[in-house]
Amino acid sequence: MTTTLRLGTRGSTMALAQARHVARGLEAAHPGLTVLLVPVSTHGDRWTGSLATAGGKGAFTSEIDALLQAGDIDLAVHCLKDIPGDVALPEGVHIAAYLPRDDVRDALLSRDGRGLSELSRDAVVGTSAVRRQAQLLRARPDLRVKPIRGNVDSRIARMDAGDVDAIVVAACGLHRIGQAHRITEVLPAEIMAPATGAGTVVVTTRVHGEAATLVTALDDPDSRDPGLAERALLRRFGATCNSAVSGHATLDQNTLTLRAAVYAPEGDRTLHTVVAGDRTHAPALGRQAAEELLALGARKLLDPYLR
Ligand SMILES: NCc1[nH]cc(CCC(=O)O)c1CC(=O)O
Repeated sequence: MTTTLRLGTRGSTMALAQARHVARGLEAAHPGLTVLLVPVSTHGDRWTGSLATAGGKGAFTSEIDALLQAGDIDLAVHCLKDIPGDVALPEGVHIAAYLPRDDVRDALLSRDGRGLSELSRDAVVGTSAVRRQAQLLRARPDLRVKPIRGNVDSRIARMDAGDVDAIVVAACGLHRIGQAHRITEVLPAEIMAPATGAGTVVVTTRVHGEAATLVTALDDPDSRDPGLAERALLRRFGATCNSAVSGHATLDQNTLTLRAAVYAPEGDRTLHTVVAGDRTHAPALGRQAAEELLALGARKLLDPYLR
């Protein structure tokens, strides 16, 4: 085989690490294949304002998937977590592979090495994710949460510079960029339930064509089925980047269990549900969990105008 595929990637340390990992995996699976990394700068990367005004979470992924649709690149690598539940992939583009799932948990990094329960009263924790804010305040109502944006490297730099006392970021993201040694405490999912799609890297391609076929070599059904359940949950809510929703599906042989919750931003109200069923019904289980949360009043917590 003497095929060359163009992989479009953002320039952040994490995006590049994920892109290289996928390129190496594909080249190992298909001898003779060359994967070229094509740097792409997105509107979301250049925007320094709030994520909500930049077009939400999808600002990073949808521009790259548009290049895929136009034929400018052949594949793209995303964090499943960054693909919003309310925006479908562009026509003719699909997720061709779900990579084996990494650690789904969030990690606390603190300046003085204290864990969540030991942080001093009124300590300032940097995060822009309402899901993280709500759960931090639920565990420690005395803490103050300060919005912090930018890639993970720059958030660590801002903590080191004293802007905040601690930050909460994805544990797997720190591993991918070689910063796992900075972790003070990996937060248990019972304290900080993960985002839908956390820890899962996916590869998008055009639906038809050589790239779609070659990329299936990287697909892991044990990652795909939980991913499908979690995405269906988020999509039913029409959730946006600023939604305080967690969803985490696990497999025990063919049984898929999905734990999901919706939080009030101040951490003073939480709605939970757990659903389980056969893994072949993953999307239906995601929708069922969403329906149960909506029946409990989730819409009121999710919509700032109803709260
Ligand atoms: N929104 C940025 C983002 N998107 C995915 C991850 C982590 C990696 C993953 O879960 O696959 C991160 C960083 C973070 O949340 O700390």
